[in-house]
Amino acid sequence: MGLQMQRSLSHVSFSICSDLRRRQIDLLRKHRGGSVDLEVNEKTGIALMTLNNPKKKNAITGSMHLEFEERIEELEKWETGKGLIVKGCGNTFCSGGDLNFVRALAKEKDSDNPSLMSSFMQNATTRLSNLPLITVALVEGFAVGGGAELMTCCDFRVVHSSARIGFLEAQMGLSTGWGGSVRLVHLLGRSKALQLLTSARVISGIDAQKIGLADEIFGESDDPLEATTSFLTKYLKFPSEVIKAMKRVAVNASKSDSKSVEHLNAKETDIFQNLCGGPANLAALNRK
Ligand SMILES: CCCC(=O)SCCNC(=O)CCNC(=O)[C@H](O)C(C)(C)COP(=O)(O)OP(=O)(O)OC[C@H]1O[C@@H](n2cnc3c(N)ncnc32)[C@H](O)[C@@H]1OP(=O)(O)O
Repeated sequence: MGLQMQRSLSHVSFSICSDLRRRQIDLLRKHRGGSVDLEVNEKTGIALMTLNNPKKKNAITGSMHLEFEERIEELEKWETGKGLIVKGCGNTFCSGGDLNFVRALAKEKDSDNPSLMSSFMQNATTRLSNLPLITVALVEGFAVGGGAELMTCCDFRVVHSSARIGFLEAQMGLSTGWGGSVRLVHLLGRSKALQLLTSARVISGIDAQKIGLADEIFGESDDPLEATTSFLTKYLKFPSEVIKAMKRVAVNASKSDSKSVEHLNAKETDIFQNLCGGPANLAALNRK
């Protein structure tokens, strides 16, 4: 292909990308509420990301999608960092996508808004998975729907024994849309992943540990943040450049599957788009 032709093709693909990005941002910023907060501790090298929408059990609104990506961008640039804890505000992790937002997506029948939302969040969660930091989800209370998907994008999960974890998407007439199925199959294997995804069963922290979804359990008498920090600190004792290098090697190794994560995510988005606003989804939304 001539150089001139290559230049004009790359210009076309850049315009398509920037058009997609503009449409994603326009969609997400219309649905406001909550925040995603980041505290960085230079002394310990540990950052704390908090999903903050406690009145809705930390459901993720449109504007929180955008803030989630902004915080990840900050973390990608954090040269001296070593670790990240992702948690929810007020002793509960996250109840998934804000149902008011999901309802709005489902109602615009012929639009590609579900796909815009899903591909945005897949990209952001993949970037979180690939951060050159050791990442831990601190899970207490509820981690359901997209909340359960979010806990899978961390390297480890430290979970309260009585936490309630459930991939409720099927119950909502949906499939996963934030990369959760791909990551769950990698974590647990196809059979165990399918058991959770197709039953929408809600399991405790103890049961999550039995199937390999939780790496460490804490109980009523433990301070959740202290328990999680003490778990994470075991993996942060070497200099940050060494930890970042190890994480990069692990990320590259997990990309060496026959199909790239990007390709698998695109398939997941297509499936999500087909279900969102369909009969099963509308029936679930009408049930409250
Ligand atoms: C690709 C992403 C796909 C998705 O994530 S679809 C969304 C999947 N998530 C869900 O279906 C979870 C819906 N929520 C629930 O099942 C329950 O609220 C949950 C989390 C088990 C907690 O139960 P409870 O402790 O009994 O609390 P509750 O139901 O009274 O909730 C307290 C207030 O929070 C609200 N809330 C909870 N989850 C929400 C959500 N995802 N979106 C919007 N609002 C949500 C709930 O409506 C209630 O509000 P209010 O106090 O009645 O005004």
